Amino acid sequence: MASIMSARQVLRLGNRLSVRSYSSAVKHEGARDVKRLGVIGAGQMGLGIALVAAMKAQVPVTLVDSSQKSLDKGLVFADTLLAKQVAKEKLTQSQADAARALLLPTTSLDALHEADFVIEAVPEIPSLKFELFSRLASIAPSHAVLATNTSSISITRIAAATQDPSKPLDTSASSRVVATHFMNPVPVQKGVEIISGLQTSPTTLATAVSFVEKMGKIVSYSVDSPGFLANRILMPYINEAIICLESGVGDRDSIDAIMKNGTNVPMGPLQLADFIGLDTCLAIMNVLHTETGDSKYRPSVLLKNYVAAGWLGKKSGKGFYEYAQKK
Ligand SMILES: NC(=O)c1ccc[n+]([C@@H]2O[C@H](COP(=O)([O-])OP(=O)(O)OC[C@H]3O[C@@H](n4cnc5c(N)ncnc54)[C@H](O)[C@@H]3O)[C@@H](O)[C@H]2O)c1
Repeated sequence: MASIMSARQVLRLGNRLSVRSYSSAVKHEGARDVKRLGVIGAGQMGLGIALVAAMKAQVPVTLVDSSQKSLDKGLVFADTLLAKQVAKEKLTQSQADAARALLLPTTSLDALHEADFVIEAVPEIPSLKFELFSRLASIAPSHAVLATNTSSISITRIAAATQDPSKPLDTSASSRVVATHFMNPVPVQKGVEIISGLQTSPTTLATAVSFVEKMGKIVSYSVDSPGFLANRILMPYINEAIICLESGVGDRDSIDAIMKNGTNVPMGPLQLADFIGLDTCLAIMNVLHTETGDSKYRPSVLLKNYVAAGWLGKKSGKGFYEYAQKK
């Protein structure tokens, strides 16, 4: 109880709280059991989240995508990944079959009416997320946690989108909104950022922390500030690498090689940008730039042009590198 009281105080303090006190305040007390997960968006993040939840937390996952093609592509990827886990003896065939059977694909958002916890992973477009959360508030059960995997958009604003404008003091839906920001690729990266909006309740926060940990992840906390921690640090690094390329400070291979070989990271910033998706990188830089008004976050012109050309990185077959597309 004491830690929940602390969590409440912490939540009331909003952005004035210290990250350390936030972190120590949340110890799962009051967390609700999650028996069924819903994931919206079967792209690289949503599919990874759904698969890890099925493998580790072993709950049924309703996987919603507006595109049947994305669902089909995602499930082929899930089959490939599970087969690799079996080949490496990290899973038995029956464990892999059990995880696969827990994934329930659909194009209908209404299928989320039974979910205890929903994680949204659609593209990083504010209006798209606001509209989805407004619909989710009436589709998901009244106890369901409504989580977003946004990389940069304000959780307070996403939560506000669930509110009926004629009842501004009714926080029954907005108090259930939180961010669970998984890292890419989800089956590999252990870190997850948890971010509360001003409206997020202690129960919502505790349930999110508890469920993410059941998925085998390690939680970090950030306040609701543009880009949170991960992308406030990572995206200016990637953007600066693209500015170095556009202004001729170095070529692609030199930029990636010096960072890879000089800082012991698995890939250089341009290759990493391709893996994240250049549209996602641009969307995050736009949020950082617009929300802070600080020119240090100005997106590179070359990044904008690549996105305008449809060169989005690995997912489109071309970015700073070229990729063979799977049929
Ligand atoms: N790519 C990364 O490295 C990364 C890392 C952390 C967080 N994120 C965040 O995760 C979210 C998803 O990113 P992604 O890289 O998986 O994108 P993606 O483009 O790979 O996938 C998005 C999916 O959402 C689907 N979709 C679009 N509109 C929809 C709707 N209205 N309803 C249901 N489905 C819809 C698309 O068909 C697609 O399958 C974004 O908010 C992004 O910022 C991305």
